[in-house]
Amino acid sequence: MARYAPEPPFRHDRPQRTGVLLVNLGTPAAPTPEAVRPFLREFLSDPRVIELPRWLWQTILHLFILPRRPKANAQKYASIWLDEGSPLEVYTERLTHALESHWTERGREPLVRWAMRYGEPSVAKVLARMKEEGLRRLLVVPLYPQYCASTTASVFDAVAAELMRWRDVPELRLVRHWHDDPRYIEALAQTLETHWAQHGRPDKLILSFHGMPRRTLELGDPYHCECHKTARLVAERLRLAPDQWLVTFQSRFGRARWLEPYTQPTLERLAREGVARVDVLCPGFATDCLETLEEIGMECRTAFLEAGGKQFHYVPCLNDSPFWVERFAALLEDHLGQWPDRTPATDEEQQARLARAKAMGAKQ
Ligand SMILES: C=CC1=C(C)c2cc3[nH]c(cc4nc(cc5[nH]c(cc1n2)c(C)c5CCC(=O)O)C(CCC(=O)O)=C4C)c(C)c3C=C
Ligand SMILES: [Fe+2]
Ligand SMILES: [Fe+2]
Repeated sequence: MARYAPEPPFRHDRPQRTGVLLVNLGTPAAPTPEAVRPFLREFLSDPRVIELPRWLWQTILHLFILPRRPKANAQKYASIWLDEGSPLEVYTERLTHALESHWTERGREPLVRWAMRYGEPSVAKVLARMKEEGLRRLLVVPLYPQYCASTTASVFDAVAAELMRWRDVPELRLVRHWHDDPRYIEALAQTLETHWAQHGRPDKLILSFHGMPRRTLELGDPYHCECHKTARLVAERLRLAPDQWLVTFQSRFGRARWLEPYTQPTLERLAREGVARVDVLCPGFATDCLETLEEIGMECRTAFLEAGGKQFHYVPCLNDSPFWVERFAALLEDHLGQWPDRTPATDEEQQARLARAKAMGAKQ
């Protein structure tokens, strides 16, 4: 089997570009069981996501999960679907364009593209397109503020799997996380302060992060610690007293023990204890999606109110808010460092060598 993909060779006669690739989790193409099933199959077959022996998990997945979950899930997706598509995709695209415009207005010209780890547009396809555009230096930006093997490292896997097929690989850098970057903390604080200026303050602020199996913490994944650090820094910045805020973990999947406390049971307990108003922010999600809009904004809201709570405010993710885009661009510029956005075609000597090779009829 040929090691390299049957693609045109790298175009040394073109300007060479720096690329910024934003990668989000992925989402179904439509809110239907037919579209949700292949998305879930791909997502839940990633060994970074489910750490069970392959034969065992594939049996469970095909016998118990794929026959039922897509149908129930499609209804949930339908309840949050936007005219332009799935919120996760719509906000990821808007964030990408906002960054691109931000840089264009300042005379910079990196290629700014987005891809999905699961589903479309895939990392492989977007990278192949960027290669055609002259990609020479690549900044990979998994859209997860906190590092987690299931998310961040899985994006790394997808990028590496594609680059393994290239003869001529680009310079490469991965943005590992930004959980404690002052610009991210400030943007989160600002989103809360803006909400509170309009609606007053809650009795309790809940900072809800996506859950993970508890075992991954015991195995050394830094995710849990990074979530807590983000939350502590936000609380410090807002001068919140210890009893005014709480970290919880949402979106539990399966029967194993996950990171605790769980978001929904905590909200129900607070309501029973007489907490009248909660505000929930999900700092671990770069963009709004099913897990924030439906699970928090709808399911958790209902659970809190039914348990006796009086007011539930869901505070949206940073998405493409201008005050975040500006700070995120600066954060990414730190990672781009001295890389130029565009450099002239490869030097004459290299071009002469390629011309000689061609003249000798060498296959590239
Ligand atoms: C074992 C399963 C899962 C792990 C581990 C997991 C980690 C994890 N996920 C996100 C971010 C998102 N997850 C989303 C949806 C989603 N997540 C799981 C399962 C695990 N996630 C499932 C099965 C689903 C699909 C919906 C459902 O069936 O409940 C999404 C939203 C996608 C969308 O289309 O809107 C995001 C985003 C993180 C950050 C994370 C680990 C830190
Ligand atoms: Fe998830
Ligand atoms: Fe969920």
